[in-house]
Amino acid sequence: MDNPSTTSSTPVTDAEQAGWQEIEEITRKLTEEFRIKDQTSKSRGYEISGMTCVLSSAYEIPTDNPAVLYTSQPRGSDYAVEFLLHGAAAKRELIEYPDYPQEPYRPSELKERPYSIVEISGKGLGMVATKDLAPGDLIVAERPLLVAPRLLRTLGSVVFNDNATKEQQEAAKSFETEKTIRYAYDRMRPEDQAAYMKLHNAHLHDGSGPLFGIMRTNRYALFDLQGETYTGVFEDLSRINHSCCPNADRRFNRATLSMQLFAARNIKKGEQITTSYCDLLAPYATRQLSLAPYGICCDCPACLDHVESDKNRLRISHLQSAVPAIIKWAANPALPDDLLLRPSLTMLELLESEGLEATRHYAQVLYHSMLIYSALGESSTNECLHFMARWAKLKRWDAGGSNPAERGKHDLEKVEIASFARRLLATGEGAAVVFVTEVN
Ligand SMILES: C[S@@+](CC[C@H](N)C(=O)[O-])C[C@H]1O[C@@H](n2cnc3c(N)ncnc32)[C@H](O)[C@@H]1O
Repeated sequence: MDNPSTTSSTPVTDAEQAGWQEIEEITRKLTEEFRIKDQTSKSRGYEISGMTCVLSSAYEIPTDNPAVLYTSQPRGSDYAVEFLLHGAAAKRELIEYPDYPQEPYRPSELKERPYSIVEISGKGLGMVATKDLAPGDLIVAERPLLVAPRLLRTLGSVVFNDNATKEQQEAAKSFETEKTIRYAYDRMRPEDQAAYMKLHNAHLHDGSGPLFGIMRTNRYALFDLQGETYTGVFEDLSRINHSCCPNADRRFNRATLSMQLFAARNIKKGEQITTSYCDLLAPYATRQLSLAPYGICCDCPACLDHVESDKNRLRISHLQSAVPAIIKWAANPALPDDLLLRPSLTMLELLESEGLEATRHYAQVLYHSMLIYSALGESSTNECLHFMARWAKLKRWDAGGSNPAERGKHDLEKVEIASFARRLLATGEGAAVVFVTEVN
């Protein structure tokens, strides 16, 4: 393999030189592991060109812009995440995030770990609740073992010879991808490497190398950097099996670099905790296609009765914000009180019967219901507070998104909404009713 120091016009630093030596060592190890007899890529139908420098353990943002950059974040943490990033601008965007870095709730810091990882018949390992959980309860907040872009660039660009066969091209891409991940893997703590290698690999027979196979089987999309989606592989969260009616939902919190998993509905002690690997509102046939690479033939209630479920999910997928309609209805007391309430409660029932409490649509309908009851005034205070609390409990895990004041907060939250009570409007008594609820 060419050393970039001979092709690059800029001087090569000691760190870069050390980085390339490591990559050469990785190539040698992989060549042995993949049982490749001839070490030169040329004889395997391709060449590497356009090599860009890879930095080793330096924490500072480099001034140049390497194609692939490796870093452990947060700096100096004993619970750091290994990152494979596409370029220095991605690293800058990662570490300049407001309030970054903060400590996540570590699994051990949850007073009582509410789950265990056990064998699930026909599904390998899975996560099971060890106590009853209510909607909005935090199950785990975990940092990934490894983060990488969904569409990986390899360390150098692969250029195929004219006579390279399709098989050679696939093998070359796989080999170079494996090498690119291997560099990150070799930087991980030994216990994290062991945890990574223990994860399930659904790509043993499609030419993927072991590290990429495990990555493809176990990664979740986390966030975007420089317009690219980054994904993460987790020790515990990657053990959660899929369901098209999942009982848990996940949110990635950028400030703490942790994925928060919370109950989306009541989960009984001993029940399996599930999440979704695909678009839940897509029809059955599309979901099956997305799940095929995992080797999953889903047997959830929605897949077993997919004709009925497809109709329901299509209807749910058309749900839009009803807020403009609620405002118009509230301001016109001539319209019946139950005009919007009935459709809203019917939609809620439909979402629950489909097991779609983990979707944003469910939170949206809780919010609509809360607004409608608030507009119905004092006689509906209890209903309004009821929906408000349910909505707020699920929504609090959205914190860490766009509102810096909310980021990293998990404790007691206070929610207030001002009602525009339509009955008071009708009698000309004004509309100032404030509902307040506390969520813990
Ligand atoms: C991310 S892993 C989940 C944990 C995995 N069961 C294990 O043993 O580590 C994904 C793999 O779990 C299995 N799996 C997940 N959900 C499943 C389901 N609903 N039905 C059958 N197998 C499932 C498949 O083998 C899939 O490739």
